[in-house]
Amino acid sequence: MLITVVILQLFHFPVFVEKNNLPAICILILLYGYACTSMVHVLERVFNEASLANMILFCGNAFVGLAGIAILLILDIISESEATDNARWVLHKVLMLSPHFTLGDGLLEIAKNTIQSQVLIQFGMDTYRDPLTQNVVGYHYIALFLVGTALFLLNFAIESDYFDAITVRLRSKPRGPAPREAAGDARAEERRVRDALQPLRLRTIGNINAGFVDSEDLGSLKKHSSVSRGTARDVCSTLRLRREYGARVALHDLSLGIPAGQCTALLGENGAGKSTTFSLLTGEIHPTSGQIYLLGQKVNTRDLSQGLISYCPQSDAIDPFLTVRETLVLYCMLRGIDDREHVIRRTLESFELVKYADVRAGALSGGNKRKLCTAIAFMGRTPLILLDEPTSGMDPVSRRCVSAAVRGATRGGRAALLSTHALADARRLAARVALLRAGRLHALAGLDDCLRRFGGGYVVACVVRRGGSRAAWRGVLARAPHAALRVLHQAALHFLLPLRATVNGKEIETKLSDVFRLLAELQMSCDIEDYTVNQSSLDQIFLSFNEKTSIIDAIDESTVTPRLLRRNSDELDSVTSL
Ligand SMILES: Nc1ncnc2c1ncn2[C@@H]1O[C@H](COP(=O)(O)OP(=O)(O)OP(=O)(O)O)[C@@H](O)[C@H]1O
Repeated sequence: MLITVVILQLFHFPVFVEKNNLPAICILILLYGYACTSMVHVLERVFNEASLANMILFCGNAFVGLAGIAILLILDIISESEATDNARWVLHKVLMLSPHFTLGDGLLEIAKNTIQSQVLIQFGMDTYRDPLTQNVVGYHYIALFLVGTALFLLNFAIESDYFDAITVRLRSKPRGPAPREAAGDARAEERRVRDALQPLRLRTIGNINAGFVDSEDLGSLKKHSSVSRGTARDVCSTLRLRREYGARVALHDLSLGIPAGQCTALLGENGAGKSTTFSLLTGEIHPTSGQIYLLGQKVNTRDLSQGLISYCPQSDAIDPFLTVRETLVLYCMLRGIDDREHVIRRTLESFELVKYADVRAGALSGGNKRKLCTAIAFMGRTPLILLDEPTSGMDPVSRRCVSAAVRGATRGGRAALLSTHALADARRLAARVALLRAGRLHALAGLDDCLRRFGGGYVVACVVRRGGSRAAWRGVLARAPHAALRVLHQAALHFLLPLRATVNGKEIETKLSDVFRLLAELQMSCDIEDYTVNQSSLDQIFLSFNEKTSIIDAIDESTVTPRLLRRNSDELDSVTSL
């Protein structure tokens, strides 16, 4: 609006700055903004996609507005009978449902009124009607206000899930059977989640607002969490949760349970759908289809924000103008924590933030901001803690604080969902690892299982006499065709021997003794000077999992490029043995 006023003044559109026209136009634009905002929010709720909603609003409305004005002008010109006049009147009122049309038509009315008066004043007639006090754009104001209010109420009703059934049907598209990739873990987890969906009697964990201090009696909670890991009840679960952004599917029918007393790690490359999962679980965005269950009850997006979930988002959600202590006080107030002093002191100590207590959050280093954000998620005793890459940018000491907090929370029976690229964190904390790829759950298993199934095996690093590495690799392939090349340099050969592999349709298992036998044979026939054998780590699994094709398939001696070698060498640098 301000911009419009400045433009009108700058370019001095005489018609619009005449007398009371400017304030009248400002009111018109204000009401237009109100109607458009309400409309775009409704479209966003219905189509579940902000950019599509904006496109429909602006393109659709602009088309209706321009076409409407053009049709009315034509009807004006050809107007001969009363019937045409009536049709024009009705059409005019119907078109007023479009804010763009109403704005354009209102501006035309104001311009017409002013130009007419400027012409007639030459003949001594003052026909100027004040648009603020006389009915020049009165109908336009009313139309914009009514459309805006109706859409605002509709938006409110959709937000309150009064139209849940209808909007879910509008959003969902017919889909074929579950993809082949969904077999195995994903299907098994879906079955487990369905079976486990009997309401938990536990509604809250003690007093969820009491903070995480030790004084709280966690007896009842521990009873729930003391069940063995495999059978722990899910605090939260998703059933075929799906989120689409236009044609792009960010999350494909995710069925995942987050059991009490455990940390579940969500791993995946960039864009795999981790943050989307968090946004869905916190009610920040609506699912395209699928359900979320919290403590055994089916919940909607509104229920998700009722205080049962703590969330550390990927980007720091803190007010830069508040000090660390003030930030914690604010969150204590929001959570309704009574014993504030005690909880804040414990939080500052646990996350080693005592010396920054009176520093403005905006002046903290990146890692300390992250710590503050994570600390907030551990205040209160919510049954579910969601941590989206909490340790990114943290030093090892700070990572330890976060690990301790997660362990403390899960020991107390709370459930944690942790998304991380720091695989060491996942290895330290997670009982189960969910591997996401391109929005699909590809694997869900304990660490040992992942080791066994995804690239788990033995990493062999050989020092070869200069120039002998290719011959050594040929020797490895002749004896172990299932070996996967990692590094091939003049004097270095690194390869992975998977624990299990299928060679010529035969399932083979590699034992440590087989590895040493192979290396002994290689030492006899090739120029291997020295070697080390490590069991592959979670990092290795992650890399193997993300590889589109096995390197062994893609590589032949002549196609080994320096880039590929460098890449594999870098990958190996991150491998730490278990
Ligand atoms: N608002 C949006 N509009 C369109 N596409 C989106 C939007 N938000 C996410 N996406 C898409 O959804 C997919 C999953 O994104 P998401 O942010 O969940 O990935 P991620 O696993 O959290 O990645 P990272 O590790 O980089 O944080 C990506 O392909 C992304 O481009």
